[in-house]
Amino acid sequence: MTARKSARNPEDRCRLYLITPPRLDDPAAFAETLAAALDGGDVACLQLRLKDVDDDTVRRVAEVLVPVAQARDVAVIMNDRPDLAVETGCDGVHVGQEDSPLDAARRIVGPDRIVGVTCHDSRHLAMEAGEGGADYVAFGAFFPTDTKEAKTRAEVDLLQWWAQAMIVPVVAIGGIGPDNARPLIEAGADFLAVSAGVWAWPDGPRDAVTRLNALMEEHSPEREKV
Ligand SMILES: Cc1ncc(COP(=O)(O)OP(=O)(O)O)c(N)n1
Ligand SMILES: Cc1ncsc1CCOP(=O)(O)O
Ligand SMILES: [Mg+2]
Repeated sequence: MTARKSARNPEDRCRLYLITPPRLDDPAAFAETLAAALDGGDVACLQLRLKDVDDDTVRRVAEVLVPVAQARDVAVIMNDRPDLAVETGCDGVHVGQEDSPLDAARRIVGPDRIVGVTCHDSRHLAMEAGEGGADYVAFGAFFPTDTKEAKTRAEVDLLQWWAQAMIVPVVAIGGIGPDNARPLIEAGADFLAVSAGVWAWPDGPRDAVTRLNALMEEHSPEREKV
């Protein structure tokens, strides 16, 4: 994921933004699952999204997973915690509307790390985040999900509107998997953020990554020209 695109590159195709499961009881075992998934195709970044765990647990998981991702040129984004993003060598942080505000997160992680912001289904929040220097805005949830009690449902036309009018990259999130990703790619999402749709895919995470990449490739601007 490139930080602060100065203009939308028409040759950029949609890319995959993986999110970890919210609990990882055996990080070493998950590191193998992750490596297999990342070897299934292009992945732009991995978000460490651990919920209801203490900071030392986050540190231990990061110690195991960050090298696996970064060795494959996959950027690592820490969820919620700009301080831990810096401490654990992550490439950026994702903050929600109830987390650290964007300007505080930016001060902590500095100008060179990525800062992404949850914007639910709100044009207003997204424009505020874009103007405030976010590296991407995230809309969702696009589909029902058991991973989080999502506050809002976002519609495809929101994605389309943003992608056509704005420069800041847009992430679509919520219940996305190989079976329903197509309309979001067609609408112009720069990234699809996926958790259960990869980790719980019946044919395994590697297959899910391969299938999502095939869909993204099918709809890449380069491919559409020929
Ligand atoms: C890429 C991306 N988009 C949205 C979220 C949700 O963030 P938030 O609203 O802060 O909720 P939690 O994930 O912290 O439960 C996200 N994590 N990543
Ligand atoms: C973190 C988050 N924010 C909105 S929906 C969601 C869950 C994403 O996980 P999944 O891809 O399993 O729906
Ligand atoms: Mg959050």
